[in-house]
Amino acid sequence: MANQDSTNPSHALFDQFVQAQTCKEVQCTFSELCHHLQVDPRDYQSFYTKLKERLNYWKAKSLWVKLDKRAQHQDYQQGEVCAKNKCLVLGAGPCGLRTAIELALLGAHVVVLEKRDSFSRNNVLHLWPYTIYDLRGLAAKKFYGKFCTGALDHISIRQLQLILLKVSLLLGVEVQTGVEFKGFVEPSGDTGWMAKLFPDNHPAGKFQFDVFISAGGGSFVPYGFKRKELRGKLAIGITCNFINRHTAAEAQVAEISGVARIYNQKFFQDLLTETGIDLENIVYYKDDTHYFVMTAKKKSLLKMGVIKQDFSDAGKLLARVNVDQEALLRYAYDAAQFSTGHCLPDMQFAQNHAGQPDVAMFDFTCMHRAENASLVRERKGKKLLMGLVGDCLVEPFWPLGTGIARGFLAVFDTAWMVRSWGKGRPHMEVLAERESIYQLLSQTTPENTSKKYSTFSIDPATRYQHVNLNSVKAFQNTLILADPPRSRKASAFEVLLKWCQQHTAGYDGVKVKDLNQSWRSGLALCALINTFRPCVIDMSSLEESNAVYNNQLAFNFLERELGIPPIMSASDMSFKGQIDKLSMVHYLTQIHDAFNERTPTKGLHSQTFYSPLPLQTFNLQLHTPSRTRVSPVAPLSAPKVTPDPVNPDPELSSNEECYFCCQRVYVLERISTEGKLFHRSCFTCHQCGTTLRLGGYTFNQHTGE
Ligand SMILES: NC(=O)C1=CN([C@@H]2O[C@H](COP(=O)(O)OP(=O)(O)OC[C@H]3O[C@@H](n4cnc5c(N)ncnc54)[C@H](OP(=O)(O)O)[C@@H]3O)[C@@H](O)[C@H]2O)C=CC1
Repeated sequence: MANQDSTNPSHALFDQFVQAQTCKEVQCTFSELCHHLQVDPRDYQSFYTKLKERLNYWKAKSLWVKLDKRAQHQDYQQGEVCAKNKCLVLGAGPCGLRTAIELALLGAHVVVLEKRDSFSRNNVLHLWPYTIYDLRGLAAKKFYGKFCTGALDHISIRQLQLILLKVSLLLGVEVQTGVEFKGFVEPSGDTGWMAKLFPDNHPAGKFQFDVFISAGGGSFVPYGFKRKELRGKLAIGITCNFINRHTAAEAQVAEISGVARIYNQKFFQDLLTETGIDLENIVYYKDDTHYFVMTAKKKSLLKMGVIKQDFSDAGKLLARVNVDQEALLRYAYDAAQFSTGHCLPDMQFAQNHAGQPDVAMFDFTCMHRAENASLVRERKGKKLLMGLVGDCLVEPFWPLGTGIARGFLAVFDTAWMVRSWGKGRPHMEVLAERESIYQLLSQTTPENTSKKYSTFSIDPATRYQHVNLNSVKAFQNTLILADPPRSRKASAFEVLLKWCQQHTAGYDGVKVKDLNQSWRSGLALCALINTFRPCVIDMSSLEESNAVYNNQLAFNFLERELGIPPIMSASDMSFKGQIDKLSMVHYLTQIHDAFNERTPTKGLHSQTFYSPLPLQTFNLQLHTPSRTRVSPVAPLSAPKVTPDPVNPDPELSSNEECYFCCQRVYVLERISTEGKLFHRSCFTCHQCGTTLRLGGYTFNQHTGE
């Protein structure tokens, strides 16, 4: 609402802008304010200065003081350092908007694209002390008076988005909502990199950029980036929001900043006895809404009828059709009631963006993190720097409350990368430095980051206690997607598929149509081996129905002879619902590389000469132990080895054992930390047995626990 005391229309508009409580309202009041003051936000380089000059209002002045202080930081070099850069940021979630602010302070032309046209997320984010300090420095309190008052250390996602949207707009960022990014338009002629959008006639489609930052959330990862799956014990998260009427009675109810079963067994036992609800942990924050996030045990969800039927596959288990929505509402309601001592009066669910009670159930069993935080694409001599921030870089486990703090750390690291890019540092160095810093992210905690919040800046050295900017060397582990050779238009996947088809054609029962499901019976793998090593496997003795045997036979040969460890067990390969395509691509790429420079020798293919394929255009680097290449001088017809598929060579797995259970650990099911490998399911707390997350444990060097 307009401040009634403001008689000057621009002051009233400014007040409306500051107080606006929806995305649309912010955008409308901002555009009216600009119109009234005759300042053009498209003139991004001088917009902020002109706005300041023309809005002579005491309330605005305290805001300018804050923003000026930030903008004057030496890292931004008066907004000169990226003055020539054009940045497209995907996603106006908290991380996308926070990134846009930093890039604008560096002087870049910044456009943000967001497919939603409203900010409707009630869920509440835990803030580490540095994020509170950071947001105060961006005048969060001016836009949202209740920001972290007293001991509060959280904020709803939508309030955070509103604050960051307002700051972005004031700094000259163009925020386009209701528009979806669909991919890239590659440079041609005079034009540079552009975006394919929906709606396709959206004016932002004309924006040419040299930096692309994806902050599109957990489900959006742009072309070229690969994600690692971190699979753990089943972990089912439930979030729910109730209306906060801000009454005295509600104010009395204590928050629960995080209680895990191990620390309060009685609480969880009483909850179970009284309600039948069995939880691992629960968090309760009183914010715009009463927000709860909890991890529930499958058994109790089944018993209470929330999950209708038991499935071992988490996707099927939590599929919409398998969840009784009414029972889920009851479950969440009862858990919230009990954990607040039945003291929250008249609890009513808040509504989500679809106008439904805001309760949701999520699977945290399998979480993702990107293998690389950055890459460079180059087409027609035009380079595009790409970076990931927020959930599309690392998906957080919500009950731990690390999401936004690590999200903002990655935002600053990304801004530092763009700064180096703007300064014209060689792009390999820029990428290597970004990847070096990325290695620290999952280990960061409030304790091991610097406490000197006032000195925090985009410079990593001000935030991380021990940072080695050169741990990844410029020639290592950095992604450059260059122009494919002119004659080859096919993608790396297509090239690999074609190679596999070429070298498995003509075998009975083998038809390679794709890079995952066609490999299930093991026959295609055996055929591939037979093409390059004809005497190793007796193809006529294999049967399609004997998939475990076939797969184990192939796995053993590939590991023993070529040093390529299997990515999963033979039985998973044979029976698992879906074979993960990226993992299979990784596996087949290694086989391709190992057979590199070999001539296939099977009669049928004897005329086919292998030439190295441009798989390097899609740099597939998973962290696997180094493997041996087929030696160019190795005899083509090796003596016939018939590995025993049931008892693979024990020597092979010596360095691939789980530190805890000493059983073989396959690439797909493993995690590594402290220089050791573990099954995801074995990585549990020594005291209470709950599954641990990377970065969420302490390791005793002496006892090894
Ligand atoms: N507790 C919770 O409920 C949630 C918490 N978070 C937390 O918030 C923090 C910040 O998350 P952040 O990384 O910023 O991600 P967010 O999910 O908050 O924001 C990403 C935004 O980008 C939009 N988007 C996705 N794809 C496209 C596309 N192709 N074109 C245009 N827009 C697109 C998404 O829309 P859409 O969502 O419709 O795909 C979403 O609005 C993290 O800590 C995260 O864990 C984030 C989400 C929920």
